[in-house]
Amino acid sequence: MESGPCSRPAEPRHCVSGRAGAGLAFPAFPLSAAGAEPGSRIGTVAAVLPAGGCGERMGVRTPKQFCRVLERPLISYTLQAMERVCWIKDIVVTVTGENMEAMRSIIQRYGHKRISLAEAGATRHRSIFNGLKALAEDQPGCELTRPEVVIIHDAVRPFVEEDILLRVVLAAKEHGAMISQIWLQNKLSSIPIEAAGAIRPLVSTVVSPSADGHLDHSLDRAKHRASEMPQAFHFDVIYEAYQKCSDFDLEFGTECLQLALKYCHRKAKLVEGTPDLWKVTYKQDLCAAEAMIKEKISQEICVVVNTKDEESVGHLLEEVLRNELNCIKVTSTVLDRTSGDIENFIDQCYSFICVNVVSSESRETRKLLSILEESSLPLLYPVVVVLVHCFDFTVVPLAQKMENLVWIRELAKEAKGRNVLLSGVLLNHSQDEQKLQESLVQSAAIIAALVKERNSALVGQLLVA
Ligand SMILES: Nc1ccn([C@@H]2O[C@H](COP(=O)(O)OP(=O)(O)OP(=O)(O)O)[C@@H](O)[C@H]2O)c(=O)n1
Ligand SMILES: O=C(CO)[C@H](O)[C@H](O)COP(=O)(O)O
Repeated sequence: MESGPCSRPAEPRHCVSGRAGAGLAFPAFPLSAAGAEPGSRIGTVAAVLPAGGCGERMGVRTPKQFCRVLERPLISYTLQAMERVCWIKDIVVTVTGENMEAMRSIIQRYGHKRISLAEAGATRHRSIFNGLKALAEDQPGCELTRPEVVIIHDAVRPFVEEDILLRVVLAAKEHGAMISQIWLQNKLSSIPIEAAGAIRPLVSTVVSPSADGHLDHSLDRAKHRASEMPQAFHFDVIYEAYQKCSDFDLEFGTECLQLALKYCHRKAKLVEGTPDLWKVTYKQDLCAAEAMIKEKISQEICVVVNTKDEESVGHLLEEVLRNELNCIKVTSTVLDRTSGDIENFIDQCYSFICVNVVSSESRETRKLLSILEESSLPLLYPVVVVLVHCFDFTVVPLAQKMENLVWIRELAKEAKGRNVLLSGVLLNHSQDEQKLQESLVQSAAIIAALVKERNSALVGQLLVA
């Protein structure tokens, strides 16, 4: 077992719930959503992420957790989602020996924090067991703390949110605490709950085939649920269950909650999960994951204008963008030669529209590009930058303007290497009110497509609105 090296934070400013890695438990936040008493505290929480599979059902050579989604390995998204949750102290990822080096370089490149690596096993259960052993403090040289609660989450479920993690942890913890108290008083003869897992309604009906391939019986869909991840357990309970379980369980079992029930008599609380908890399994799931990530990072665009003039075409474009793209949040800033300081508002926005109103120089855009280069945004997701040039098509011929702007290709090529997708839009700043309006609306449509698609084939292109 080893600690992952870290050189820079993946998302230093975006810790969801407080001090990163504090390890102390509980945040003063959505406890009410989870139905817990305010101020409730639990001990340390750790997570085990099995990532030692070969992804047979995906049918590609690369194990699916290392497949690239928007140029970044899938597992990096899951790690990002877990490490954003500040009250998870340690994250143990189990990886096969042959992928250990690749995993280490992913941790290094994307600056993942609080990650330790353990050797995966031949089956998912064996991998999880190895992760738990790494946390149990009974391994020589182990530097991890034995947690009170452990979350188990598949490395190939990248969209896990803090809310569901909190709900399963609290369900395992709160029910465990409450019921074992009653248990101690000998007032309860039922099974204590110290485990919880996310569930979803079944999409298809489950049928049981007979040996000759005919329908034997079907299950009542309304009475059954799909078991998803994350799941949470009192560490001692699940560790004991894994220590007691049979080789058959380790080889063929698929349900950790079942192990807690069978070997430790802990009945899991089932918690309704969100639809995005599904497990990336088949090739098309990678496309679905990519579409979901694109949608997530296209919720906001920032319009950067190089004039303070409120009447300028830049501000008109901003207005049209607001009206036409009403599902996208539009923020704006002014970037001029003296006070062009945009570091302050670069935060979680991955799309920038740079409107060149006063000249066709690229000074401001170059400044924006260098600020982006220094930030961690393009490391995590491709950032779209659209350079809008405003001029009257009847005064300057299009061909001439395009020739003048040929430098955008070189600039875009450089930026592409840093995961910034730069393209240009030519806006007809016509004196004719109607023509101007048409070009503004067309520009908004092109910008929306560039932002939503993040299509690298359009990098360096000049598009005419
Ligand atoms: N020996 C194994 C097998 C699976 N897993 C992990 O368990 C999670 C869920 O398993 P699954 O979706 O079945 O992954 P694979 O076994 O890789 O896929 P397949 O069954 O298609 O081969 C994945 O993160 C996978 O990497 C693991 O850690 N060790
Ligand atoms: O379904 C599950 C819920 O318990 C597990 O997440 C797990 O993914 C099942 O593993 P496998 O696909 O390898 O059988």
